[in-house]
Amino acid sequence: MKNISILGSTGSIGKQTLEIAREHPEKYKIVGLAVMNNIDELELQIEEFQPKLVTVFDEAKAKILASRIASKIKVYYGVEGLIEVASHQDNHMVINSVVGSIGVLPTIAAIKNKIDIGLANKETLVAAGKLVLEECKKNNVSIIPVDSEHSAIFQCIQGETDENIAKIILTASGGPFRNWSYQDIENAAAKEALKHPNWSMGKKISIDSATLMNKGLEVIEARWLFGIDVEKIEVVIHPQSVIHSMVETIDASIIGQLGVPDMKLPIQYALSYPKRIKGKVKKLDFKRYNTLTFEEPDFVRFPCLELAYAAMKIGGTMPCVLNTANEVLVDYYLKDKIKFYDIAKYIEKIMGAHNAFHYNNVEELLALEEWVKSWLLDELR
Ligand SMILES: NC(=O)C1=CN([C@@H]2O[C@H](COP(=O)(O)OP(=O)(O)OC[C@H]3O[C@@H](n4cnc5c(N)ncnc54)[C@H](OP(=O)(O)O)[C@@H]3O)[C@@H](O)[C@H]2O)C=CC1
Ligand SMILES: CC(=O)[C@@H](O)[C@H](O)COP(=O)(O)O
Ligand SMILES: [Mn+2]
Repeated sequence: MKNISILGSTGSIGKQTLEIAREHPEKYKIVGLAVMNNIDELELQIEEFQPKLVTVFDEAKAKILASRIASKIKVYYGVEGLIEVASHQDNHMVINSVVGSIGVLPTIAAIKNKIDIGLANKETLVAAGKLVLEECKKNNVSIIPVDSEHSAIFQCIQGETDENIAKIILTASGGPFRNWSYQDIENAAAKEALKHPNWSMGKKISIDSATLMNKGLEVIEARWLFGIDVEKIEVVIHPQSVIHSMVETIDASIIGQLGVPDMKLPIQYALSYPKRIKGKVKKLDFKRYNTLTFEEPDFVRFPCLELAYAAMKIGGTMPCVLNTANEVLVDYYLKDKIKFYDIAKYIEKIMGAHNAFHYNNVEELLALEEWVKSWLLDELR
């Protein structure tokens, strides 16, 4: 039996993780659950999965939930609550599927308690990759990727040495605006940007897919997960999202992982690794997907991808600045306060205003995030 806690259990990844636990009750036991404020759904999850503890980030909502469930289990709140759930001694693995760099602190807390991580929350590695990887090494803890591209690469490199790998090729769907003109994208409303062609996901990652920042964040995520130079990570547009990513080896072989676009497979692989188990994922029917195509990414219509490469090449605190600015600006775009290309415009501006430095602890990153937020507030006033 593997004991797991899920951070973000009411979200797209969190709910699919619970579906797998529901399917395999003899394999997975839920220890803890964490949400932002959706206490109605969390209450149903508590009834079904009987966790030992839960946390609701919003303190007022946490108190309402606690009164509803009449102290059957402990209800925490805030960042401390996330840390309590992530570091619970019964956990064998924490699935981190919250949105944004709020995922950093509970990830580090779990690692310090020698608990493995199933990582969907890519922002954790973008903001604090160096620290997180250092903690993993110190505590002999593994991060198993949940993000579909990184799960694909992880599956492709099983049995390969680092020296065998020449290049990582991350596939990108191209998002909903792949064939739109610059002018149309410029005026696109958030509701258009939310219509991802292949995946049903939360709002923030859907906007990131539309700007291609999602792929930029994934380049940085891959750099940390696989310890590979960013120059050796290539992005190719593959509109069908059937090849989830590829690895080129030094003898010019290309190894890819294929499947229907369904997050259940990477989530299940993270839970079952190093074993594979049977699940409810549909098999790929090559007669239906009989045309697989590839294109170069367009850095003019999608400037965020280039900004992410630039941030990683500069290194140090620059990816954290890029990530925080992106989180703030995506939220503004979702609320119709800015236009699509303002996301890239203000990220570029704040990157120009920041002198990157090598950070040594999480406090430096938290202070930097505050600086980014107030800088953007001033700029967008
Ligand atoms: N969806 C997907 O297919 C994929 C997602 N990812 C990554 O996984 C992560 C999650 O994405 P997704 O599931 O789509 O997002 P969703 O928006 O669907 O879900 C987010 C979840 O996190 C919870 N949450 C948000 N903030 C906090 C907080 N401060 N404390 C506790 N819980 C919080 C939300 O709770 P509440 O419901 O109460 O708001 C919700 O349960 C992101 O980093 C994304 O980039 C990666 C690959 C694929
Ligand atoms: C399912 C998943 O892993 C997402 O990150 C997905 O890749 C987003 O699609 P894009 O390829 O459009 O960014
Ligand atoms: Mn992905």
